[in-house]
Amino acid sequence: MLHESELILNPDGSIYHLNLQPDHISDTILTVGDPARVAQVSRHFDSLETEITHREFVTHVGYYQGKRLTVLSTGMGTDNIDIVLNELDALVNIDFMARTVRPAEERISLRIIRLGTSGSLQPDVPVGSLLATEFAVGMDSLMQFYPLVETGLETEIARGLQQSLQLPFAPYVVRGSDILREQLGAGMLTGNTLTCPGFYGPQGRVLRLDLRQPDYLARLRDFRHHSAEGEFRLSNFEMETAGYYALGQLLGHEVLSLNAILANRATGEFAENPTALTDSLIEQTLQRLVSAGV
Ligand SMILES: O=P(O)(O)O[C@H]1O[C@H](CO)[C@@H](O)[C@H]1O
Ligand SMILES: O=c1cc[nH]c(=O)[nH]1
Repeated sequence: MLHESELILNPDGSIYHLNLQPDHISDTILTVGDPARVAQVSRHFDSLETEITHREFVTHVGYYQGKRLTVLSTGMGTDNIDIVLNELDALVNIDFMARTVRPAEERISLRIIRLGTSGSLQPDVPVGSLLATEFAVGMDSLMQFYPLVETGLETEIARGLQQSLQLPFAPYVVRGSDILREQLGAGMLTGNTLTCPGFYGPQGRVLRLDLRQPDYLARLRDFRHHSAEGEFRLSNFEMETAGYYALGQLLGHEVLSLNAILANRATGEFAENPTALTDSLIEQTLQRLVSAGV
């Protein structure tokens, strides 16, 4: 039985931060960082049944071409993803009345799709492109607290990056859902995403503060790992994907991160119309969800 301090429920029975009840959750959940992007998604819905806001977590539940969808904002950073993934999982895999984890045979595997923005590291991943993440590399400390098991390849990539960047810690490397990437990422670029615990220094941006390693950005851009599976390089920066992929794997959910490339750090460009690009990502994803029967 989970104590009141561990599984925290609000007086109306909703989960502590998201303020959602189990019946607010569809099998397919679209997540965005920016609370304002929730309405940018749900304006395409045929009907809206629920709107709930608590802190940075805005949730709309509705129907798109007959399919029930939950769209939810997470805010920024993997610390928020820890809250969102644990609470979404609790909503479907914990019995709130009994305060017990449901038996394995009753557990639900959600499909969680991040529709986010991102900056490219490579000149050939241009501003305006859409990119589906295959591997995510976490530069944050979230996986210091969970027993993530990495494959041999993932461990090699993590060690190689640690060495190349002379980091005092090993990043974690984790693969997202191949099935969702095949269903939803067709026609988009595929890449490997570096999840950073910040937008400025951790992504190599210099405004007034110098970096500890002046060539950090170039080292990330030029990093390569060769294996039987081919060449690995990092394609883009953002701030959540590795947390999603690692917690998704640990909790048994299918997770895919789709990125609208707004910035190119190799060429110094930024998108002229970021909203048009996120609109395009949203519209393509919604259409594919329906056509692929996801
Ligand atoms: O646009 P979202 O989904 O928030 O994603 C990206 O944008 C934010 C930084 O501007 C970070 O959250 C990063 O991951
Ligand atoms: O460069 C970028 C653009 C969007 N989001 C990020 O985290 N980085």
